[in-house]
Amino acid sequence: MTGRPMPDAELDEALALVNDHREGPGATSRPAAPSGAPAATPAPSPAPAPAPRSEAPDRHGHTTPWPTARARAARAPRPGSAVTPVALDQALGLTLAAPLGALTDLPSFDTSAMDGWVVAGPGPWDVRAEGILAGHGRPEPLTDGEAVRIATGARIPQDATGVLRSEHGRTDDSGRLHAGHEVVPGQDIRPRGQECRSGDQLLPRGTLVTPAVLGLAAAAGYDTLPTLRRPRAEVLVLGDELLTDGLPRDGLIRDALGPMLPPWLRALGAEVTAVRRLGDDAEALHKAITTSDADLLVTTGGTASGPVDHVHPILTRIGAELLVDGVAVRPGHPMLLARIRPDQHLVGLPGNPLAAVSGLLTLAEPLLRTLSGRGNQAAYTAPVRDDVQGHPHDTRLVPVTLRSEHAVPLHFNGPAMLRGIAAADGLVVVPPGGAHQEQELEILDLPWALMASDGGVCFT
Ligand SMILES: Nc1nc2c(c(=O)[nH]1)N[C@H]1C(S)=C(S)[C@@H](COP(=O)(O)OP(=O)(O)OC[C@H]3O[C@@H](n4cnc5c(N)ncnc54)[C@H](O)[C@@H]3O)O[C@H]1N2
Ligand code: MOO
Repeated sequence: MTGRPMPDAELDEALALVNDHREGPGATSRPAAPSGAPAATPAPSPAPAPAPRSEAPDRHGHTTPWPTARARAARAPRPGSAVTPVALDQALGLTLAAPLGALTDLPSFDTSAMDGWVVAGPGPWDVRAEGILAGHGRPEPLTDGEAVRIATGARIPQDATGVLRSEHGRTDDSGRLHAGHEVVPGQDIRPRGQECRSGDQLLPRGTLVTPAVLGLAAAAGYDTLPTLRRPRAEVLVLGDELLTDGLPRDGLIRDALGPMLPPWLRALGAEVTAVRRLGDDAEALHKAITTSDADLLVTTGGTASGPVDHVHPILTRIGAELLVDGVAVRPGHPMLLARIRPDQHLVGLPGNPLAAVSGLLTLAEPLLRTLSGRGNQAAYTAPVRDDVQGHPHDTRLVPVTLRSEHAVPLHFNGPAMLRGIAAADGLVVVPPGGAHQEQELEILDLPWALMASDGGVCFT
């Protein structure tokens, strides 16, 4: 989560704080307006809220608890092992396949930390005519009583005592240098190897390559980095009712998941090799699954038990092993995880768009994390600003914004809605039964802040 502050006026217009949402269980138990802000935008006038689906028996009667499902997804695949050396400018967002060892001492020579004079012995000093600049060869050694002009980053000559900063020294009429401050041995010298010695481990295997890692690797002498191949993901969008452009019409709706999932999967570390729109054609789905070489297949829709919900029957037909078949989480409880082959998995996302997000973060995120060779991300929490209504038995994932150190649930968090998540900083994990004001709850991050506008550079 980014924690970026949100101006009150914008919040009022763009975000509707949950106290009155209209689909599924409510998120807060009492009206809440941001302090000092205009009252929260009311949710659109509702049809009576449907009874929570909680009471409905699960289709299979064995949903997996949310934390168990995530843990199982993380354990499902073997961590990636294919190592590829990748040029530094191509390595952002990949994972280190081997520890990053220093190829040199850093700094690789004794270096001046300041502009001034490098001096030997006690002052005053005779100043050499020619100074020492950064990027030049080895300077002549100094003798006691000698000083030489030096630039930050330049090599320290042998037998130097320390560096006198320009603002602490003055030369007299005869050109001798006097110190306004004592120069103690080693003063303002960065000794060779101060940061690391050649061979020291700088970062462990499994580290995400961030801009800072690229900088460190370059400083330590790397032109390429040993990285793990990105896991390949393929998206199969199911549903005859989906349009790819224009306005919804004649009972058809726009496909919201085709545009949303590929960049999100990339943000989770995957290479998206294909997005296929298959309608509600069981044979097309069968063919797409059985001919794919992706590490992860992600289907959307067709997870429930309607007449054209083909995902379960096809998984049965191809002998896939269902590792998770329904999760005790709202929205998204029909999500599933199957092992097609030892090295190929399928995450079935429910068709309702926010339910699909829930499945993505519950199953695909931990699975891709393992495939990418990255370890568990430390969970973090934030206090909720208001009471949050829970589901009686299931975990709830609710879009939130971060405001004044608090997680504030957003309106429009129904399973079919994207309006809340599109304005959110993260999702708060509400335990069964709900949470009270100020209770610390786990936050699931959204990777937006770390994505380039072209969607190509993601490294969360
Ligand atoms: N008898 C039952 N019916 C349903 C149950 C249930 O337990 N018993 N669960 C409901 C829940 S919860 C969900 S979530 C959905 C899951 O349905 P499917 O995964 O089979 O998805 P579809 O039926 O294909 O679609 C559901 C809904 O989402 C819309 N959709 C689908 N794909 C997209 C897309 N790419 N972009 C935008 N919207 C999409 C679709 O039009 C439907 O409105 O099942 C409930 N039913
Ligand atoms: O709870 Mo579903 O999973 O409507 O979205």
